[in-house]
Amino acid sequence: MKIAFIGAGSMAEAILKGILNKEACSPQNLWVTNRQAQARLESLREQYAVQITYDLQALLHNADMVILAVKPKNAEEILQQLSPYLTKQMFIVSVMAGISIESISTNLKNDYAVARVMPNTSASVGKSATAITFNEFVSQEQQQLAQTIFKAIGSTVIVEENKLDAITALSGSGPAYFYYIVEAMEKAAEQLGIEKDMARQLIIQTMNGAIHMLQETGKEAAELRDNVTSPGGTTEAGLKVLQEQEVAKTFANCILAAEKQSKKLAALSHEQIK
Ligand SMILES: NC(=O)C1=CN([C@@H]2O[C@H](COP(=O)(O)OP(=O)(O)OC[C@H]3O[C@@H](n4cnc5c(N)ncnc54)[C@H](O)[C@@H]3O)[C@@H](O)[C@H]2O)C=CC1
Ligand SMILES: O=C(O)[C@@H]1CCC=N1
Repeated sequence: MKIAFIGAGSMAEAILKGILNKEACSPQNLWVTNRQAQARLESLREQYAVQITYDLQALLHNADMVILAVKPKNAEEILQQLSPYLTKQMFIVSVMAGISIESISTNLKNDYAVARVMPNTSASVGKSATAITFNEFVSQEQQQLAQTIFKAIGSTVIVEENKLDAITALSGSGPAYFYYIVEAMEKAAEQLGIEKDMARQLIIQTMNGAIHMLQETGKEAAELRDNVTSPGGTTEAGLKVLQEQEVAKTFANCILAAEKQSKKLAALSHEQIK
């Protein structure tokens, strides 16, 4: 099986690293291109032994799956560039935020099998939460292939396309929200005089433990939070500040804003493409 990556940024690298870690495809069959940054392509070849090229014909020759991993603003340009080299049996898989299957198909001017996928960067350690949607031209075999590839980088859910903007906001962007919390906790630890490496270790293990509690107990987050919060204790004092500052509401607004932006990217791509 041959997979061609269009775009060699952080998402493409996260996916290809996950695929290689799970040996879901051999590096000889993973082909990658980008716009112009040759040094970046060479470093991917050195690190992962993947094939690199700027020759679109060579890149796409006999490709089973073509993964579109360029920024949404480059969608129109890339679809037009690829169009002459695509054949009907190729399976087009887009990870571009906000770009609808309809926009992709319209621009490719043909009834290709297309999947729209929303992974996240935890793919590079095999822990992506990936949502997938297919158009009507995707065969059972291709659906299976998509599941195999994206299960190699974490967990998958199959969804209706109209859920993808919300999922992009929730789990596509999601890792960034958690990193933001870690940054804030690290700053607080510094203010309190806790040595940096130790603070990092304590924070990571605390998050890891909380995640395992959620997974293994199956309890609601609110109940687990209650279990930490002794009346008149430290947690209560800390959480009071979060409540006063309406952090939960701010968080919800953060995710709603991300969803709105995903819809905006879709609208922009429609304008460009039509
Ligand atoms: N970074 C993330 O956490 C996630 C990103 N995505 C989506 O993945 C896509 C890629 O995101 P990143 O990897 O973060 O972006 P990036 O900016 O790191 O990489 C984009 C890549 O596209 C290449 N490119 C641009 N125009 C090109 C062209 N005409 N021909 C060939 N290559 C071209 C660039 O050279 C670069 O290698 C985006 O559409 C984004 O919405 C989806 C889920 C999560
Ligand atoms: O920020 C973005 O647009 C991409 C999509 C999801 C995560 N990163």
